[in-house]
Amino acid sequence: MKDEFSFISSITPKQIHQPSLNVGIGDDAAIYSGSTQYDEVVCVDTMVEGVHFTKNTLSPYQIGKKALAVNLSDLAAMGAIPHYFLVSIAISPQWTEEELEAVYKGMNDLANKYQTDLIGGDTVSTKEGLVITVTVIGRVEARRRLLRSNAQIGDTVFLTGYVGGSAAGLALLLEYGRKADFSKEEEKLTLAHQEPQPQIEAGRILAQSNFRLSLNDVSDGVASEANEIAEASQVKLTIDPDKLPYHPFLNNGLVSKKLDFALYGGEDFQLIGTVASEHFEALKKKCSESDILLTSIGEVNEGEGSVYLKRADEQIKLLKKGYNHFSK
Ligand SMILES: Nc1ncnc2c1ncn2[C@@H]1O[C@H](COP(=O)(O)OP(=O)(O)O)[C@@H](O)[C@H]1O
Ligand SMILES: Cc1ncc(C[n+]2csc(CCOP(=O)(O)OP(=O)(O)O)c2C)c(N)n1
Ligand SMILES: [Mg+2]
Ligand SMILES: [Mg+2]
Ligand SMILES: [Mg+2]
Repeated sequence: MKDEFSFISSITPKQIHQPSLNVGIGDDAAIYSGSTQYDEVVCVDTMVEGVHFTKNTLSPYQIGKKALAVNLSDLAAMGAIPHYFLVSIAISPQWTEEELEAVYKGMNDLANKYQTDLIGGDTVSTKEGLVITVTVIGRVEARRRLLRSNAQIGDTVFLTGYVGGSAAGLALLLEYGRKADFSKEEEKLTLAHQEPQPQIEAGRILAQSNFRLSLNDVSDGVASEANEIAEASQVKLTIDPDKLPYHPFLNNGLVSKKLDFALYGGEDFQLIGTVASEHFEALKKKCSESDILLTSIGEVNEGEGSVYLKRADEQIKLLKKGYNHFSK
């Protein structure tokens, strides 16, 4: 990296999508206009080299794309439409300008898909590794809240899409590296890990349904996210393992691990939530009209913030285990 200022000018977008932006990159802070019909939604997530990725698991392009995707996923879990994002990047000498260009290309490609504008950030140096922090800003119809605390007794627990694929892909990448000669099926799994698709469209369908919904995105694994809903709503979630929508390429040697991958692997970035049982079929139909799979995986019962896995003749308590930064 030659110079911080020429780097910033090289990543400044040439074109802006959002008309509500007044001041973008170039001043002390960005300015955009809000709207009374919407609530503003904002969140931030960080990706750290060695923790969230290595040069062997993600390409520079995929690092950028995923850093934005995981944040869009949190907006999706609130039913929000993304508008803006800011990027803080700490760069070590091991990273070339060419690689950093690819990181921004990955972010920009996903940003363009959702008409989301880069409006600011920060660039610093670090001694080792790459750290990317993305903040996203979006909006959702005023007072439309898809909170983790909205689950009620009698609800159906649902998931969008497939789960378990990302953890299986990560296992392959950690063992063989991203340049290995993977089969077509293995490639689907590695891509599930490397290029997760934020469920913005599903979040929007859910937000516009007008049903009471609880919602969370699957970053740390189904067990952990289900526990977050159960705790926030002070209810018991019962999950049927036979109903989990496993990634279709979890075959062969991976079959025996698929339950573990889905429950504790994480990074599928699908949405898990609950809705009154009588509304589930209508929601599923609405989703299927947009080619989004919605699967019922269990039910909400009376209880105090816990999750159980349903077996033939017993229920097993699902601990909030999964990815946890400070317990290994
Ligand atoms: N260091 C921090 N300072 C303030 N708030 C934080 C911090 N870390 C996490 N949070 C907040 O705690 C909540 C849960 O965070 P997290 O588990 O990272 O959510 P998610 O899995 O959806 O990304 C969020 O509201 C987040 O903004
Ligand atoms: C090299 C490597 N090792 C391990 C993992 C697994 N991993 C790292 S972070 C994480 C969970 C998601 O990250 P977190 O920062 O907890 O996201 P949040 O819940 O805040 O959205 C997982 C499964 C990985 N992605 N890459
Ligand atoms: Mg987070
Ligand atoms: Mg989240
Ligand atoms: Mg997150």
